[in-house]
Amino acid sequence: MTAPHQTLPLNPSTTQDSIPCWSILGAGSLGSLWAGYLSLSGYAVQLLVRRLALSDQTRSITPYQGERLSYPAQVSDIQSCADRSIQQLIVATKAPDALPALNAIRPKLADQATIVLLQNGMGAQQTIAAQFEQYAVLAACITDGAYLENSQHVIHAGKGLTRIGGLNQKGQAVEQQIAEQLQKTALQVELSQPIEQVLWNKLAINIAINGLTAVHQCLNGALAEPDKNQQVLQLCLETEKVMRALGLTVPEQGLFALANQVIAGTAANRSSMLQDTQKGQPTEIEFINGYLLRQAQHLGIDVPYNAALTAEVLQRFHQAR
Ligand SMILES: NC(=O)C1=CN([C@@H]2O[C@H](COP(=O)(O)OP(=O)(O)OC[C@H]3O[C@@H](n4cnc5c(N)ncnc54)[C@H](OP(=O)(O)O)[C@@H]3O)[C@@H](O)[C@H]2O)C=CC1
Ligand SMILES: CC(C)(CO)C(=O)C(=O)O
Repeated sequence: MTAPHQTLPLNPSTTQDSIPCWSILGAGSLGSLWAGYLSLSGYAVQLLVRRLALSDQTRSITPYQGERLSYPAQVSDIQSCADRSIQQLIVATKAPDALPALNAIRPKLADQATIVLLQNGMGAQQTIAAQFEQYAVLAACITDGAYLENSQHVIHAGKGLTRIGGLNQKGQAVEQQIAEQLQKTALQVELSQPIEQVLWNKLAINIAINGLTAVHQCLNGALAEPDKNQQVLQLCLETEKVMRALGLTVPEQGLFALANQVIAGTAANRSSMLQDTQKGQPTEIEFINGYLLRQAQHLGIDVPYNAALTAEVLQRFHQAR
């Protein structure tokens, strides 16, 4: 049953002048989730989309275990956004789209702009931090689950944690202030440094689970079956080798034990990569197993399981592109 539709007013204690504005690039699941929560907490929110639809201005969210709420958000196409007007930008595209989307919006960034990256995986964040070094660049590692019921309504399906930290010096200079803004929303947000280690810990889990669920077209829980679990083990051993060679800390219980905990805890999940393949969308494989592979090649470490898995996902699901 659909809960009654309510509208929450902007926080009356904030004035038009003092409301920080957030621009969100990409109005998919996570972009809409953050737009909803930021907007309901009194921030001015601008959602930036590629193609504007008439229905776009009406937006709603079902908060985690809550009731459906409407939220005010201005939806604009990128072209109509004024040059140098964006002060605080959240990039909520998939990993392969993040750099092209940011390049398209570059002229719209204010000189002192802050950029917060929400992508899964690794690689996009590092490239962007290097190519946008004059801006404050931060990365977030997110364990919430959200999906769009339709283009205007987002469901917060799984309550998680957002760890955030600056990727470059300018990002680190503002990370506290950005985390405090986000902590005023219903999202659970923690400042975490070094953020690279946090991103790697999540990457390691995605390396173990996502690609395999795509090639086997199975739920996360099926990876506990002995034949598939052997593949999880090999992927984890290769990841540990690369992490150690990079001077990163491998979680104390070992990646295989950790991956099996996540597999058990998310047994009924369709991983994000399985969902991408089922929707016929490009996957984030190049930013997950593919990223590990590139790091390993650089270090001269052999990672045959990750190499084979990356090749199989690319060959089976990216061929038509
Ligand atoms: N959803 C979730 O629960 C979670 C997602 N993540 C990660 O967050 C990231 C975003 O995921 P998610 O929200 O699910 O993805 P979605 O596919 O739902 O949303 C991505 C959005 O980006 C938009 N987009 C792509 N390129 C551009 C562009 N050039 N300009 C403007 N918009 C653009 C797409 O627009 P269009 O419709 O026009 O294609 C789409 O609406 C991924 O890296 C994902 O792994 C992490 C944790 C949880
Ligand atoms: C942890 C996991 C594998 C949960 O499904 C995930 O992050 C994803 O699907 O991308």
